[in-house]
Amino acid sequence: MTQDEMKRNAARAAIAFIPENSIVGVGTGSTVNHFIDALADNKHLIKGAVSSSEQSTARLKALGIPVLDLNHVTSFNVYVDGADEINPQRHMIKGGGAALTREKIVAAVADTFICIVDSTKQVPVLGQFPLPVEVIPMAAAYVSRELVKLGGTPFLREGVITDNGNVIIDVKGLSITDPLTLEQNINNIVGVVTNGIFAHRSADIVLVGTASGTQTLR
Ligand SMILES: O=C(CO)[C@H](O)[C@H](O)COP(=O)(O)O
Repeated sequence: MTQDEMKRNAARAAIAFIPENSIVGVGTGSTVNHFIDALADNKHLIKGAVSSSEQSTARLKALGIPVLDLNHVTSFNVYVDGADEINPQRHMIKGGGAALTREKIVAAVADTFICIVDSTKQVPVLGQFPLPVEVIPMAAAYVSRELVKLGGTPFLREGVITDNGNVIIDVKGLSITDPLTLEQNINNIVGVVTNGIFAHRSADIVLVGTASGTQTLR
């Protein structure tokens, strides 16, 4: 089975967790694209979606799924998103697709975060995947110097501007043994919008696509 088939199986398994007549939060990325396709086959289940990126909004709309403004939604049950890495505590690194800030916002409003991944995303300790940090452009050099003080090696993601008009700094070389503290410490640097550690808002349910089927972890 290919990695993409494992992603698709995890994405399709998420449909069983969508309550009828609900609003669903939708993440960003190739795994989520499979979820959006599955949602399009199950439109009768939902009133609409709240989206975490222009990319997902375009795909949702193209498939006839109404996209609602988060400011007009006070609460909703389920947020479905992928991850770049996930550890056994269900903390994640996200932001490979540069959508981390809107993802964190939509995830904060949702009751339940369902993470859909293929098994290659499971790690014992976060940090092999470079940690994305969304930064106000004029602060990029300052934030990079501060990230070096935290033990990382920062690289500006060339040619990428986020949906919010900011830049992404990818940080290599961090062994993230205390995700809760590092998430907070990086977010405390002036000029950082947010970083891709999702520890304060971890996943509630993880659907892992493996070669032998989809596992559910809680
Ligand atoms: O955080 C994300 C986007 O900002 C994605 O969830 C993450 O990059 C995983 O992507 P994919 O499903 O394509 O492997």
